[in-house]
Amino acid sequence: MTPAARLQSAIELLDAIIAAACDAGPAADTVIAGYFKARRYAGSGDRRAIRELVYRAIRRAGERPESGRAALFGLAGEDASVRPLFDGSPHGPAPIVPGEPATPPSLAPAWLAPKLGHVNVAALLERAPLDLRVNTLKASRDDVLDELPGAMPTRFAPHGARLAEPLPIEQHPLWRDGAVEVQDEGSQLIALACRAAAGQTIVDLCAGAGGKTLALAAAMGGEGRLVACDTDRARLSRLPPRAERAGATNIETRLLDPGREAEALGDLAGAADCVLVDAPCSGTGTWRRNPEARWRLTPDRLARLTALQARLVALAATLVRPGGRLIYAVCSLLDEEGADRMAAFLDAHPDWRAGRRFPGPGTDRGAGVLLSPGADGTDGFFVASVESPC
Ligand SMILES: C[S@@+](CC[C@H](N)C(=O)[O-])C[C@H]1O[C@@H](n2cnc3c(N)ncnc32)[C@H](O)[C@@H]1O
Repeated sequence: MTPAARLQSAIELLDAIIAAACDAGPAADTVIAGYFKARRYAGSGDRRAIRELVYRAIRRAGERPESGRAALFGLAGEDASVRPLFDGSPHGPAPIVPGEPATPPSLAPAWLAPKLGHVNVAALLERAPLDLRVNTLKASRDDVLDELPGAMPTRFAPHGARLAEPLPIEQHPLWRDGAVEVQDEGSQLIALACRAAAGQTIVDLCAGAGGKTLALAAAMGGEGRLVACDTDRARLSRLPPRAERAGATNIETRLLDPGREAEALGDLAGAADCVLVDAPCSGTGTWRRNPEARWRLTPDRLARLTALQARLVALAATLVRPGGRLIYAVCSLLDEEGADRMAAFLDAHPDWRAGRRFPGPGTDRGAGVLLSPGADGTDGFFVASVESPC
């Protein structure tokens, strides 16, 4: 493909990504994968170059661009090599006409920016590293570091390895044998905040496909009861094969009915040593992996998420045994979803108290801790531990 044809492809892809963001459609990575599947003629160099253009245009646009063309014309204002590619050649984009709109550079949507004043937002838009969690049921971190040249121990998480270069890890024997999982260091730290131990009863209320459940199972050494719940059948169904690969035998999955979660959890009322609520959230802490997520969030959606978070944390509290712990986490850096949520919980539950902070990284925020790419080199999270009265 000519450089101009690559630019035209990037414009088309951005149009599709913008439309997906408006209609709650698939993430940018999924849109890009589908686009190339239908265009086998694009070689690996073409794909890399197009992807690079697309992500550069996404990262520099805090507000949703009006079109892919406006997004790339905006990028052309900062990169002199892009502008000449609007050349009207057979597969290239039409020449720029005077007065054509260009998306201005910004880090975050105007309505969200003031809510992120306490965060280094630019760091949220840098490239994310690839972190692995070593599954201690199957291997030690030293074994894994020996087999992955250039991998380094993560700074804070004791079972983490950070890769020097991206790697198709799912083709590696270490992954196929269940010795490693892909998991950001921040997620590993949240699972560690649960202080899971053999013999405990732990509920992972929003388990998804089980990223943190598997870390909890490893910390429990396969002994005790670990109940993984979610309302999303497709996500939860990905957990059993992952658990099998990891050699985790003490996980029970429970599909919940939205709005009727408590009915499926009656037998666990007051029974859990620890309940993890890794709540659905805006994902502002993971913009470096999904920068187009900035275009999806609206004030209405944020309000719906905080209401759901409040409901889930109140439900989780009913499952904790006297003297047990509730760990609340969101991959968001917004106080509405983090510190404010926990403050509201503690107001409504005056006999509960803030629990132990995990040692090491993070910045104290209300009753919890913020992890962030700028300060800690992890994805962004808020995490708090609260303890029920004895
Ligand atoms: C942040 S994700 C969880 C990620 C997962 N813990 C991990 O480590 O990979 C939040 C999850 O909450 C689930 N969820 C949404 N509404 C829920 C509800 N009412 N009850 C339980 N889970 C819910 C979503 O389906 C989603 O999988």
